[in-house]
Amino acid sequence: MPGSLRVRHLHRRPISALSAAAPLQEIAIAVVCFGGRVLIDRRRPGGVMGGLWEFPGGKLAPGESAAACVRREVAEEVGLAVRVIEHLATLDHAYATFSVRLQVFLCESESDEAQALACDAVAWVLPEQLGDYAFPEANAPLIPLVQRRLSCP
Ligand SMILES: Nc1nc2c([nH]c(=O)n2[C@H]2C[C@H](O)[C@@H](COP(=O)(O)OP(=O)(O)OP(=O)(O)O)O2)c(=O)[nH]1
Ligand SMILES: [Mg+2]
Repeated sequence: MPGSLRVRHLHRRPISALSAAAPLQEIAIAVVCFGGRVLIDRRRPGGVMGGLWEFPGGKLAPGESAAACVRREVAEEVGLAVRVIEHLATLDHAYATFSVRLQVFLCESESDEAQALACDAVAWVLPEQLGDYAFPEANAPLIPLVQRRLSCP
């Protein structure tokens, strides 16, 4: 019967085809430096990846450049005006139900007065301390990259 054939066909779809169809989120994040320390923030509990530490940032608005997005997100989430120094990396990562492309920017702040405006907590940490915090999976390659970049100015 044609109906049951269609159902069987759906069940046979390989897992890889399902993940390929997962939505891709374009994200810009900031490694904000001040006085030799780096700013991280903790995501609010309950939401996506709640309780994990991250670099401030978020989704690109339609038509927005990644550099403009990162400045806007840092201002909204932690209340800092930052200067973008350079593009550090592009990281692609597939989570179970969606994928992210993280555009990572090295930024500098003229102040350490970060506030937890749209997050649970903020912390200024030494680059060598980054490994002590639980970050989202996508960030794994980024931690050594930031440590190398910041110890060799
Ligand atoms: N900000 C940030 N997001 C990260 C990092 N690593 C990582 O996998 N992500 C993921 C978590 C989210 O799925 C996505 C970022 O989205 P977000 O939740 O920060 O988005 P947003 O600030 O625009 O917030 P909203 O308006 O959607 O509430 O990227 C990171 O270091 N920083
Ligand atoms: Mg965000």
